[in-house]
Amino acid sequence: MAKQYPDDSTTLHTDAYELSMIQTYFEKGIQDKRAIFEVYFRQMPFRNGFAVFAGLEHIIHYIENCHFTESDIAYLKETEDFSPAFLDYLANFKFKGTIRSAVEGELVFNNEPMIQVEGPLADCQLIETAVLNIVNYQTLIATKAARIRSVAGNDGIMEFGTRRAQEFDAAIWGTRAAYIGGFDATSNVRAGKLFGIPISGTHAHALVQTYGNDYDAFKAYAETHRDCVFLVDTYDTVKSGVPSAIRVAKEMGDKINFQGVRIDSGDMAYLSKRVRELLDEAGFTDAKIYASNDLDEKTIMSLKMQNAKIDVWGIGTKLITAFDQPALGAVYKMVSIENDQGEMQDTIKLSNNAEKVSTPGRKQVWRITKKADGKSEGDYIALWDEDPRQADELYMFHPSYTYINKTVTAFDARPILQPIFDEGRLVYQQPELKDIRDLCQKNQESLWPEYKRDLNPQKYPVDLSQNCWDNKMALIKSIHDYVKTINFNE
Ligand SMILES: Nc1ncnc2c1ncn2[C@@H]1O[C@H](COP(=O)(O)OP(=O)(O)OP(=O)(O)O)[C@@H](O)[C@H]1O
Ligand SMILES: O=P(O)(O)OC[C@H]1O[C@H](OP(=O)(O)OP(=O)(O)O)[C@H](O)[C@@H]1O
Ligand SMILES: O=C(O)c1cccnc1
Repeated sequence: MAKQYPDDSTTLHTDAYELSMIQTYFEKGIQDKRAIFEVYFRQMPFRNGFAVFAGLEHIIHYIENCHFTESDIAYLKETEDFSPAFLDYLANFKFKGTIRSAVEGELVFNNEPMIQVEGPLADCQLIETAVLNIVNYQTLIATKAARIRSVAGNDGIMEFGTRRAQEFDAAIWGTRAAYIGGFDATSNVRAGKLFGIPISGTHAHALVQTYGNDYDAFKAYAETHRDCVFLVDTYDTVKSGVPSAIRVAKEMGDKINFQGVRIDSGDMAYLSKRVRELLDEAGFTDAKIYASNDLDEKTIMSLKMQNAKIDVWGIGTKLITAFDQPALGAVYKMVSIENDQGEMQDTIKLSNNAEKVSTPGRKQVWRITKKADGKSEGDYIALWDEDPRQADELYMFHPSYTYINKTVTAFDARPILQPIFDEGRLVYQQPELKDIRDLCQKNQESLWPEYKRDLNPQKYPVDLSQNCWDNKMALIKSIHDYVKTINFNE
């Protein structure tokens, strides 16, 4: 049996190749060369018009604990892949990088940096895997949640996904991301404890099965709780479930707060209308109808079009597993590296696939809004030393189809990447989770409705500054020129 180690660190939550590369940097004495990496994704998730950035809280936890424990080093030694000197270096390692990032709840778009990591090459390389792991998942779920919020309008939406999530961490961080994206509550009690997300829930079919009939089950529940939502579809929603709920609510009167009933199967348009009639006829016009069962933004939209009388939606599987797009595909690319003369030199990754060509140089993303109405004109990716706030007008052009362009005047420019760590020191104070959620809603107000519709939204402009574009083209040309000179047969 393999030797057992305590699970006392997340620093080895990285791909082996990161450590292999760092060993090379270390043995060659270049581990402290300055480097800059940026994180971005290439395609909008769910074909949505915007994505909601989430994951920073977990990244902060991870970075603050980014050092190797004795058991990490003992394990690495056992693999026999690493030299003793390198293991000594790792034993004394502490993350010293500078991280700038979009804040949680910020709207982000494809092909723009949402995180920038600058610092010693080894430090930047080590954290690639964990940073991507965190951000890829949480940004995906926050975006899915925002889509669901947009179709649900002001209805209540509750996160029910823990049982279907890809294991513990996904349930916990996923429900936090869902809350950021606009969910009201979670059924996961631990997430309530850890993050202060409101917890909420009804009861399962097992309660009714335990008593063998709806009435006895609801009565028992009502005698042991104040707030009551009865699940009415265990046997027959219209003939037994709802009449039993009404009878219990009448018998208990003010002793309970009869909040409503939940439907979890069947034709929810038809059933919700019938249930509404029954509740209203009995005088329970304030009682709400909850629905669950494989819901997502598409079924919710369809049910709304059918005038389903549903007030609160419980959503699990399709949210927490990002059912229709299980990966965001964010990448971590080097954009600048110190050369042998000690100067920073921008670097690029070329590809035959135009989409995979990286944009070199340390950059800032500026959100450009019109002063008059606060609405977004697009994002403007500029080199770090450029400041569009100094300009009176801004020439914005599509980075591939450059004939699509516009000149923007009377604008505000807001930098998206904010300082989080400065040379290993945390300099950012996370807002309250509730405020992050509010910020996410507020950010969406700056987008025109065309970018927010669920189906086939307009593509939001993400443009490069002239300098950034020129820098990219010059680097592409210099690499092409270099490749032409290569001749291994000489
Ligand atoms: N009127 C409706 N319009 C569109 N979709 C609906 C409507 N009513 C229910 N649905 C959805 O159709 C799907 C029905 O799935 P399924 O057939 O598995 O449910 P069920 O048989 O009623 O319940 P279960 O199998 O969970 O007991 C669910 O995703 C549900 O949310
Ligand atoms: O459908 P989701 O969006 O994933 O929401 C969570 C589901 O979890 C519960 O079902 P349960 O595990 O009892 O199984 P069920 O499908 O038989 O109702 C609940 O009744 C929901 O249907
Ligand atoms: O509280 C509920 O109704 C609930 C919780 C988790 C999953 N399904 C339903």
